[in-house]
Amino acid sequence: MNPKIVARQIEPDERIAGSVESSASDRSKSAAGDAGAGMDLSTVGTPYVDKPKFTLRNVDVFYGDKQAIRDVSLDVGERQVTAFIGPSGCGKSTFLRCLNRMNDSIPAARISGQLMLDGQDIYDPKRDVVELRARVGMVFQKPNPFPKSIYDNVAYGPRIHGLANRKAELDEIVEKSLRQAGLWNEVKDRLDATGTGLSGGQQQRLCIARAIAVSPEVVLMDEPCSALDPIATARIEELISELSGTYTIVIVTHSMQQAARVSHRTAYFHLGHLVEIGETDGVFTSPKHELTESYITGRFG
Ligand SMILES: Nc1ncnc2c1ncn2[C@@H]1O[C@H](COP(=O)(O)OP(=O)(O)OP(=O)(O)O)[C@@H](O)[C@H]1O
Repeated sequence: MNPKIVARQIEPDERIAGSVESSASDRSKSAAGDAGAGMDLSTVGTPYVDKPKFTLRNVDVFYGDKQAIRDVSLDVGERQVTAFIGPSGCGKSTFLRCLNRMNDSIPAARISGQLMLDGQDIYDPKRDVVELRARVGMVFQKPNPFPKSIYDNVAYGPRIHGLANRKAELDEIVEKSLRQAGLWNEVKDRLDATGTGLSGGQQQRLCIARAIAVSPEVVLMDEPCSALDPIATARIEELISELSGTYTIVIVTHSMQQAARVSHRTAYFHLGHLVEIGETDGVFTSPKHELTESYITGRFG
């Protein structure tokens, strides 16, 4: 994490800059493609770490005939925040979804390579996918609370996984999760109110509380702030930093400022290749690959 960047407050116009970035990304898709054409896209940097939570080797992902991820190898460090960045369509979300088998629900998706969580094969046919997703939770781009009460949103996972024997235990899990998600003080007097009635930022924190209520080891976040205003974004970023001591976090983001503020390591993807990975500070201050430099200096979306 870059302390200089972390210490900086979010500027009021940053969200606007972010949305310009997103809309510009569509216009510059071909520019990004052209940028990679004919270049060596093999990985530079430090893909492996001393204490990996995930060890991912030679991963390919296809949607039908189309290859979205090309021979990607990296480790995700335990209790670190790893950011995936890169131009639109480069495969960040596809790769993230491999980590808890969310791509299983896409019939055309085919994954090969070695994907291990704590040394065990994520894609072992004998693996219980429900148990995997309890260990590797996910927070999506758009806050998606269930149309239930705030309490029931958080209690849902612990109930189905049988984590509480008594109501008092469930109450405790709900309170602890809402506290960890920084939402308890705002909702403690209205736990019976519907989760969908909260503000966007509160809904996203509720989704984070729901994800952590089952005591996952990993939380995957796919652009968790893209639907939020700058203040709600700042709250989520603070939360990510707080949670990183307890959980392994992998975040896909279009905001390079966000990656720089919240992550320990950053992986830059381009046209399905992992082009560069390393300590966030190094990737942003002295990128090793020309494409990384072009991307972080805004030469394409
Ligand atoms: N369900 C799907 N079926 C077919 N192709 C898909 C599917 N999901 C993604 N793709 C394709 O795979 C490639 C990688 O997409 P992916 O969404 O992973 O990229 P991304 O880097 O997360 O993009 P963005 O930043 O725009 O969200 C793209 O070409 C996309 O069109």
